[in-house]
Amino acid sequence: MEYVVIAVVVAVLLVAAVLAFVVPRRRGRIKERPEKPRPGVDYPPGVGDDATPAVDEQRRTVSDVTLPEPATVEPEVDQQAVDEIVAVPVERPEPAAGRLTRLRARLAQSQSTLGRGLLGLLSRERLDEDTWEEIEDTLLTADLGVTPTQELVERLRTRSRVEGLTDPGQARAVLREELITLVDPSLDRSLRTDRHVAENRPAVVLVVGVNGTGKTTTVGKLARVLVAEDRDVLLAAADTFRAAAADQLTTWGDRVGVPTVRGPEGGDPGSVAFEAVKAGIEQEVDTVLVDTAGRLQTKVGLMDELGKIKRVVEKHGPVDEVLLVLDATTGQNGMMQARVFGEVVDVTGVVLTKLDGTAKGGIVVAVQRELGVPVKLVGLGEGADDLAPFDPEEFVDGILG
Ligand SMILES: Nc1nc2c(ncn2[C@@H]2O[C@H](COP(=O)(O)OP(=O)(O)OP(=O)(O)O)[C@@H](O)[C@H]2O)c(=O)[nH]1
Repeated sequence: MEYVVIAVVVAVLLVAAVLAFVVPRRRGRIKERPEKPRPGVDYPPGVGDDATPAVDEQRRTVSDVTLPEPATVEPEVDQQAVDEIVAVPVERPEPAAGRLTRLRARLAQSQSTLGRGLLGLLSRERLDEDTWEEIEDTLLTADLGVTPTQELVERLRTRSRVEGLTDPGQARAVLREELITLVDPSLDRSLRTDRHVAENRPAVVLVVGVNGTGKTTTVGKLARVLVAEDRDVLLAAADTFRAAAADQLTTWGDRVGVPTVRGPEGGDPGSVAFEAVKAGIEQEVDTVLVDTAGRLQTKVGLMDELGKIKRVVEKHGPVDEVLLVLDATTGQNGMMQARVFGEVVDVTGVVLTKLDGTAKGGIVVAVQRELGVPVKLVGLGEGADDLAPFDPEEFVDGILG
């Protein structure tokens, strides 16, 4: 019996040893078997191939993916910038009345050669031919123009013969009177900017001129004059040649809370002007001010375009004012500009800018004669409120100091 038990144990041990040797080898053989080629990895996938990764491919579980740490730092807010956006401070411009009185010192400064020169000559003890010639030269140098100069000298000669001008006070009074007559106080210098109530449409002002005369600045300053009179104004940036011009105009408008209608750079300026007036009608504003691109009066194509802008705008109704902006420092060239612009767009008023930078105040008379239209506004500086309604008496007083 003992031998039987020993034999069974030996047999069991033998079977266990055989199993321990054979099974791992079989497992090893399974592992070594070459992997099935995978579409998209081992060869380009074809019809019927499974697009998903092989089932036995190792995958990342959700718990393996590292997620970003939740933000603990609050984004920084520039409170000052936010406040500025929320409440853009709207300026309260200076009223237009009496502006020329404030700006008279500028006129006196720039025109002193003319005023003092004339007074000095007229108060001489003897007004001989040489003196009259000097007076004539002084007036011509101030760009008064040949005919107005001859007229003025003739009248002064007559009055000197009749009244005698030896007293400086009297000479000043006579010169003042004659200059005012020459500048012509009878001309209607009012700006037609009132809304057409019966027709339910705004007044339209078109601002034209050659490059750099101060059109955009004038539109901006004029908007301020109107805002100071509690008018609702809308600006049209019909200068589509330069994006900077539209930006400049928008900035002027923003400062006094006036909106600006603008179009794409290089777009049709006529359609910008048309859309602006349309918006002005819809928004029931009082006045639409249209800024146009600077153009040389010699460029026929550009002058035709200006005529077209006016015609397009007039589909809404007649344009109330066409203001020609002239740079007073350009002298006689300004006269050429006045002539050609007048032919193309029927100028109704002149804005003479940069009078603070020239002694050639005589251009006021010359341009009025040339165009047959009055100077309505004068620019006397780069400041936002340095545009004044033109007043002949104030102007002459400024010249005479
Ligand atoms: N001193 C002085 N400078 C002025 C006056 N009016 C305008 N300017 C200056 O003239 C320059 C030209 O003015 P803008 O308004 O840009 O001229 P613009 O006619 O619109 O110019 P373009 O669009 O290029 O044709 C600017 O530097 C203005 O500040 C003025 O009355 N006096």
